Amino acid sequence: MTHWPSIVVATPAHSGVGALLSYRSESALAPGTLVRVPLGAREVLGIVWADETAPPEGLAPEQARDVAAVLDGLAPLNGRWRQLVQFAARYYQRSLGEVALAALPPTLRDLDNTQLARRLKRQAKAAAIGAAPASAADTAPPPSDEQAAALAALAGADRPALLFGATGSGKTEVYLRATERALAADPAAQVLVMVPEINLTPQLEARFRARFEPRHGEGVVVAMHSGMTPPQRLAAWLAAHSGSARIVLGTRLAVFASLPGLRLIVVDEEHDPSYKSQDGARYSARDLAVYRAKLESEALAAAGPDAETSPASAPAGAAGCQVVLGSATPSLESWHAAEQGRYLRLAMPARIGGGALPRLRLVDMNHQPKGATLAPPLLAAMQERIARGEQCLVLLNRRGYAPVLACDACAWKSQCPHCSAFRVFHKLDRTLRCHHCGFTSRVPRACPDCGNLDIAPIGRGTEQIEEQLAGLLVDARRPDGGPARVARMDADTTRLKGSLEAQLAALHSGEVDVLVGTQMIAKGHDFRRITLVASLNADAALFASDYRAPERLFALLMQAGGRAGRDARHSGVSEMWVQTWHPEHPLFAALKTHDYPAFAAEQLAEREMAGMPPHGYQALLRADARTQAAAQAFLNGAAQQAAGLPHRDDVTLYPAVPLTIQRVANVERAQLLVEAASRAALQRFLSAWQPVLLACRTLPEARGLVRFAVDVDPLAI
Ligand SMILES: Nc1ncnc2c1ncn2[C@@H]1O[C@H](COP(=O)(O)OP(=O)(O)OP(=O)(O)O)[C@@H](O)[C@H]1O
Ligand SMILES: [Zn+2]
Repeated sequence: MTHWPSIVVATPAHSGVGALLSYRSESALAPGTLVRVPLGAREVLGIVWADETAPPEGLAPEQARDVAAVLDGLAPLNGRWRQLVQFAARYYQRSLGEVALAALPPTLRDLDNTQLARRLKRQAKAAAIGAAPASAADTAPPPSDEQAAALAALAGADRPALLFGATGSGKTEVYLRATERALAADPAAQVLVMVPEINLTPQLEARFRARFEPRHGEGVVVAMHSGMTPPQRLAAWLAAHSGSARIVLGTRLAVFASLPGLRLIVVDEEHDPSYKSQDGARYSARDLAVYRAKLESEALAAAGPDAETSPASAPAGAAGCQVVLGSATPSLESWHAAEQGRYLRLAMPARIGGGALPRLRLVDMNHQPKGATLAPPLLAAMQERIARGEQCLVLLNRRGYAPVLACDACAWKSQCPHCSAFRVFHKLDRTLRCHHCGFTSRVPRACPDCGNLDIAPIGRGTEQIEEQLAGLLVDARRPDGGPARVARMDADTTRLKGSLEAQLAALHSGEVDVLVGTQMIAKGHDFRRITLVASLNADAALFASDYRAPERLFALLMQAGGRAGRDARHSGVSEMWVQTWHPEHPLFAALKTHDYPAFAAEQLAEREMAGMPPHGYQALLRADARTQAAAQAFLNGAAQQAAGLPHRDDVTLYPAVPLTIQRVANVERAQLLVEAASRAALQRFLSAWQPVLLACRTLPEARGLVRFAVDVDPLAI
């Protein structure tokens, strides 16, 4: 009998081609089966979405093309996975084909059956070797009382859990034990652990391997992030899909991993903005994790009484798939959900070993010598630490040597010719680099406009602070009499493979005394000998127009401070120094007492008054065009043509505005804000608006439009 499967193929975001195409097949194909199908002149990877026994209306049987091949070495992607990508596509206003195919490892798209069979064989062989237990076992410490209480509460949780644990309270140990419990409960169970950034994976991966490889064999943990080579990513994906990997550690893209036995999802540092994708489908991996756990739980509940424990006796959550969001500074969205009881809050306020959180020292820059980068008392405090063999962390959110290079004699500045931004001066290789478009050139010897030889850096970046500190600390001595060592860690120093690991190792071993870096150094790391953390230029965020700026700054400073005094023996002397021109700012009052709940309450009250998230719902329509006028014409046209659409009255559309950095790589950018009082209302309107947006691309006044995108639940407006 002939079948007419509808198949999802990769379609560009707004191509107008439906994502589902009908093909012909002589055999039945289960939904989720991976196939290769002809598309135009090419042959592409597709996913069977539904099997039909009759051709769809309007398709003449002779027009239909045959499925070219079935990748029958792979089990079909299950229904929950398909529901997840379908939901993500709908919610974030993208095509199903784009989201579904982007969720698969890139290499898989290009493999034919023979190549795939070869990979699978290699994989099976590796798994067989890997089954031998690894040797380096770690011994799980007995859980602290708080950890034990959190784990007990989690066992019975019937809702997403918010693990609100102070920095150094041992959240990772809770994740490890919850994972252990999930794996023990079911021989097919799998666990997904997400971290915001690649640089957090090595340490976490080491801990998970040490804990689980001795018992479960070498292939039990796999990593999934964009820093892996395509073959590594494919191997990890296949291991997860086949069930041979029981634990997947990854960044946001791992939320789409195929995990047929998924029973637990951990989202570590859940407040981190990196969980929100900033291009393509602008999904929030944290929000999708919560949704995914719900889907999995519903499917398990529907599967019914074949579960080992009877639903009546087991706590509601235990038989489902749990999700744990962990942070010392939760996102206001998650905090609000916990306040409302939609999430279960598990609090771990104390640090392991009973150590104190670092004391806040605000340095009023109004009272410091003019032009000082580092206030003298801060420098003295650092020297003291070095002499005692302790380490310091210096945080500055700007890489490079100086953000701008300028001529003294004329108005020349290191403007990027392609962007409305300055090129950053990098001293090490004497380049001017645009951090937006990548445009790089040699530093000119003289001013390109007037020939003046005096061109000077304005402002400071990490490279300069590293240089200055090395000079300022030239007389500082370590306990062994040796000179103090200053190092830097940012996106520039960690670009090469292995360099990040090497730099972290140098810090852990005590080789480095002072580490200068961007926010990269503030997150998640378990440094043991740091007793002083300094933030040099936090002020910009205090008065930023972005309403989320205070939330982000508070989190960053709490997290950065959290790197200090993690060893209870030093915690009594640990300090967080913040240089500011506005020491009276209320944000610092909450920071001083480490009072996240107070800060959150105040912020949530402000947001409620303003109808801002989580007390309101937003989406952005963004447009890139050759001219700013075309970008805005498209946006405003789309707004006008929304008149009369169903649900139009449930949303507020604001006029189009240019982005703060208006031009990047010669493309003009603008956006239009959409607000609604409920998520459902926003979603209903966006769905109705989608066809209008497609039509508005051809407005005569929008000629020059390059692309548009909808950003649902945007992080910055
Ligand atoms: N029950 C325990 N007994 C002894 N040591 C523990 C225990 N639990 C955790 N630790 C240790 O405490 C330290 C801090 O734990 P961890 O890194 O998990 O903190 P965290 O809550 O994730 O902090 P952050 O949010 O700052 O990343 C680690 O060195 C860890 O090995
Ligand atoms: Zn540029």
